[in-house]
Amino acid sequence: MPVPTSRPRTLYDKVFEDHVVHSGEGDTLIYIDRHLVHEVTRLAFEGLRNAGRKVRRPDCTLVTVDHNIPTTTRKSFKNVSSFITETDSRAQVEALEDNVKEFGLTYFGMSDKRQGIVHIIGPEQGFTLPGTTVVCGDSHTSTHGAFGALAFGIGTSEVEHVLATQTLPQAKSKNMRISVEGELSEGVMSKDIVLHIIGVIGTAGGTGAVIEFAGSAIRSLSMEARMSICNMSIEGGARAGMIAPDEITFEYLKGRPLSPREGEEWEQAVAYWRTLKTDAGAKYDIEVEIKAEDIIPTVTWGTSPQDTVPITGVVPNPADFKESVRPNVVRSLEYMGLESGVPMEEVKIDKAFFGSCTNGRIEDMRSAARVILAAEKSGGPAKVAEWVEAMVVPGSGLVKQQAEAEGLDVIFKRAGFDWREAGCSMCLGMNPDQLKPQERCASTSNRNFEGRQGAGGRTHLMSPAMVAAAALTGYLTDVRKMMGSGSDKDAGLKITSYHDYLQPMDLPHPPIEPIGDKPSEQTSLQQAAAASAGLPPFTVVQGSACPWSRANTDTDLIIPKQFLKTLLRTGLGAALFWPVRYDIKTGEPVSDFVLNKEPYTRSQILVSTGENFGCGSSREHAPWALMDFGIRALIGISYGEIFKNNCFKNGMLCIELPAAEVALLHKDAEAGLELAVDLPNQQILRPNGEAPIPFDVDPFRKHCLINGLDDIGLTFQHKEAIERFDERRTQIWPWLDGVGYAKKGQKVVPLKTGGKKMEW
Ligand SMILES: CC(C)[C@H](C(=O)O)[C@@H](O)C(=O)O
Ligand code: SF4
Repeated sequence: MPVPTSRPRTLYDKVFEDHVVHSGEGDTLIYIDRHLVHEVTRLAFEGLRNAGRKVRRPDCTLVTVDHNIPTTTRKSFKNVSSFITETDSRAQVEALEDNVKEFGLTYFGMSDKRQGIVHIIGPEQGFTLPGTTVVCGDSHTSTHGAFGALAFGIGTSEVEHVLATQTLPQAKSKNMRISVEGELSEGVMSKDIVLHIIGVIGTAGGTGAVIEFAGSAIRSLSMEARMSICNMSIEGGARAGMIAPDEITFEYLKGRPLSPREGEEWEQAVAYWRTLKTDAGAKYDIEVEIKAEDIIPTVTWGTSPQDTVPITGVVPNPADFKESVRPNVVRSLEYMGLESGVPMEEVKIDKAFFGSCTNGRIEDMRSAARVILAAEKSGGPAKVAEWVEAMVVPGSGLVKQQAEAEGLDVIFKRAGFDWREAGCSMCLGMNPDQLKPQERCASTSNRNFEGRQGAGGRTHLMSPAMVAAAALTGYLTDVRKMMGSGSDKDAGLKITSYHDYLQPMDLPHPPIEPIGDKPSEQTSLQQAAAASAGLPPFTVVQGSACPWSRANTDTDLIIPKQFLKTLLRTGLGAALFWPVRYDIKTGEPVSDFVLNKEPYTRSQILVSTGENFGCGSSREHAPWALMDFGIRALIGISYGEIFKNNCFKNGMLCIELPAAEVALLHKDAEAGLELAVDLPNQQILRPNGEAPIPFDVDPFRKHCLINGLDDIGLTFQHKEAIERFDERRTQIWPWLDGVGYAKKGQKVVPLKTGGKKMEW
């Protein structure tokens, strides 16, 4: 709730503090306004069911399906059971649909034109609003911060927590501001800005912080462009990215199905939204300044989003990097099949992928179509190079519909692109859209991790216009050479308004479910233990420690996409580190991979000298796989934040130590010696009488780990505070309750099709 204070506050401070339900020992309990759900976190519903709990605010929950679905034509679509042929994907979507029915949730399924990638449909429907807290079991939830929302990715356990309580315990992050000042040069898009930023700050640059993007270059951007930037804040390691809402934001939201209704409610909402900016004099913990004119079209060369280079540059030389990261650079270049010194524009591609939650919006489509039109006009290569396969996957059914009404599909198809249905597609290839080993792809997506788009596949990240240029020439290409003068940039494009495609939304507004399975009478943490116990208690973990040195070990490497289809949380140990633990061709264990060797096959601890362990995706399957293998404690320099949180939710401990101390323990591990992590005494016991190494841990987390407490039971302690928050929210922000979305009983009018026959 708006907090009276004279202290100057940042945008993040305001949204966080306005959502505090309870603060005491441990993390602060904050209210969650908006919850998006997709099929990969469907296991959260099992937890609810087992505990006999309901979804507390179905009216604040929106479900869709995006990761597993094929993007082939839906002309013959009847239901997912007959349409999805891949068994595990089908089971995952079917299970989600059963949950949606059982728990009475609003669902955009495959026969609904509003289906699409969660991070596209939330803003599209006006579900995402300024000043709200938004979560989803997906790391790119940061996208929604473009509206001045506090939006962040969570794991499956936290999804369950939000479904049951509509709240989440959260630690306050640091405030970080990245200002991009000045004018952007011709041909530079928001994707170039964010790739440039990540190149500057690194993938761990935002760890522990919420980034506010500011400055004249950011303020000049459209909402679509702002979303692409906030989307990739997670690639910069941040908890969330935010941009203060302004007239561009309000204009984007006006008339959307779930936006506040025009009239008094709209005026009231906008008046509140205008307060959502950082106060003069508010302090940031970290400030980064970037000059817009320094940014030119940017591509990645390696296997981490920080491996960026201007398109005019060359493949880097490992010798130019500091010694500690040189082995990573060598490994990346080898994986990517690139020679140092080769100009980026001489790198030949096999595939071009256009889509994802970063760049699957209408504006992205238009910018790529402009490149094709310019090529047609100038007589340059206007067809996809004959050795390239190129696909366009709109981010949602509505983006597809609008693009078709604008004739963009015709432009793409004429150039030889494959025109698909909405979904995540080859961004991560949980569906059949994948790279083959060693295929090289120019991609508008957000992650270039090893195996991300398909085992052995090689990904170069870039803007939609750059992907179009690469598809046409068959090489990574500086799009500026293909664009001509900017004066007639919309020639040949028919721009339409989203108003032609949206329909009023008739979301149900069932009564708010009471909190907890039974009215809570518990008064103390000890009593809460009875309700919340369920995690294995963590006291002393002793055993062999696995030495690990890779920096930026991402969760795709810990457990790749094919294992996210599991219907169980257990049994993933055999797949831990699959891409490097098994031979890609034979499937046999790689004999010199650490976990395949004795004594490490029995490791209970992992010691990583590489920083940022567990970065990337929010998949809770990563800690599940480690745990199933037998690892309960991790010792390292730094971790991906969502990963660290997910470990904690599973009764695992991530210890952070200075690099020199980690190096000592790494040596012990390499020598095959045992370590013991003693949580009650906060120390790591070393072999051969070496002095123990003390470590810090948050007292509340320590208490929960030692007692095996899970958060949901603890949150039920604050039942009254949550109910009070509900009531005040209805008074202050009435547009956030489902009842405000549409008049009850209002008929859903059919979508306007822009005169075109829809494909399904
Ligand atoms: C599947 C999901 C948990 C994951 C994420 O959190 O990001 C996915 O969207 C990804 O991009 O890897
Ligand atoms: S990053 Fe890719 S896989 Fe993840 S939500 Fe976005 S489009 Fe889907």
